Amino acid sequence: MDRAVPVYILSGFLGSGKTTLLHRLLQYWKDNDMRPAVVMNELGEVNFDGMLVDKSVPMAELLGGCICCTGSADLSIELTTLVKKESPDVIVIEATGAANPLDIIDNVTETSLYCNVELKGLITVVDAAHLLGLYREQKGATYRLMQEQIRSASVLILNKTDRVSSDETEEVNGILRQWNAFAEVIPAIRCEVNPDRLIGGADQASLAEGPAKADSSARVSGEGLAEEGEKSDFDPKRAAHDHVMAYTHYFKNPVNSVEFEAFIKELPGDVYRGKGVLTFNDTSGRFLFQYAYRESDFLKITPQGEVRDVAVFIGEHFSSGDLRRKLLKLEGRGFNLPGAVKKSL
Ligand SMILES: Nc1nc2c(ncn2[C@@H]2O[C@H](COP(=O)(O)OP(=O)(O)OP(=O)(O)O)[C@@H](O)[C@H]2O)c(=O)[nH]1
Repeated sequence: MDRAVPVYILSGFLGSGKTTLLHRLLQYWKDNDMRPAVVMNELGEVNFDGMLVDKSVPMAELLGGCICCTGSADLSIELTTLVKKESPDVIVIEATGAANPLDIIDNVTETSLYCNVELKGLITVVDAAHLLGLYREQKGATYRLMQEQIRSASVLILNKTDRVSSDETEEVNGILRQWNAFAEVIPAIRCEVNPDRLIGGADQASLAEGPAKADSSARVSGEGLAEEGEKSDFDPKRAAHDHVMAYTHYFKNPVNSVEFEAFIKELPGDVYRGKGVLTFNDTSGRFLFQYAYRESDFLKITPQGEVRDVAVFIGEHFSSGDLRRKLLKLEGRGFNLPGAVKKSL
């Protein structure tokens, strides 16, 4: 029998740096003459992250919801098809930021019963500043989901350390150790880590044992698993999805770049992630924009094939109507056209 195709899951909350890491890993495998394949799962209807992946990399897309919501069948079908059609040397699954990785572990291990794949590691990327903020508040569904993502990991990347002080990096490191004593913690900026160390670490760690043991210690120490007065029988599936929503806006007209940047600056705190492809009426070319926790990036791109101007905003309980009105105004359009709102992803 052929060697099983190793599978790695990339987990981490929205905007923590999973796609940044994906690009590094793909480059590393290609430099080593390996053929990687990707399963990309997005909450929105559009795979912006996939647009930047080299077309030679086989990619399966699961859009418009979490793998755990759409059911195990979809992921199993995509994995099986990739293995049969593309014969990859390795497969990476990039989960959505709202996904509970335990469900994906279940799906992959189930698939390995009838398809020649083997789950090798679960790499969770953590936004240092975001986790620290939530840890200090010790509440909220996002906080509990992050805990679950951290506990399930076989390797942890403590990313965005440029956004915290060295003392704070130490503090977050301690939190990660407390929640998951088994995974190696690798501090990083823009996920700049030695992939050998990363994949080696992921291979060595035990996916079955690590999370379960760390889990029990965190539960005993009561590290914010339940807010005061809240039921303590934590249901990760509910916590993962019930509070997250996405609004997709399809643009008909180009917008002014300065006005759009002002709009981004004024986004409510409940919108923690934005991505899109835009045409501006005051600059040439098209741009991929990224927004995560008050930081935004604009990258000039030439999309392959037909790609509409579209933006997705992801967050908790924000007013999609308000965003729509503002964006329509930027476009110089009326207010009566509905966008696509998806609740409870
Ligand atoms: N300041 C800072 N920004 C970073 C770092 N790593 C990634 N970013 C930026 O953070 C934004 C989100 O990064 P992604 O890699 O797309 O995050 P993601 O986890 O794939 O996001 P989702 O797919 O939406 O969950 C991008 O604008 C990145 O350029 C870092 O270490 N420091």
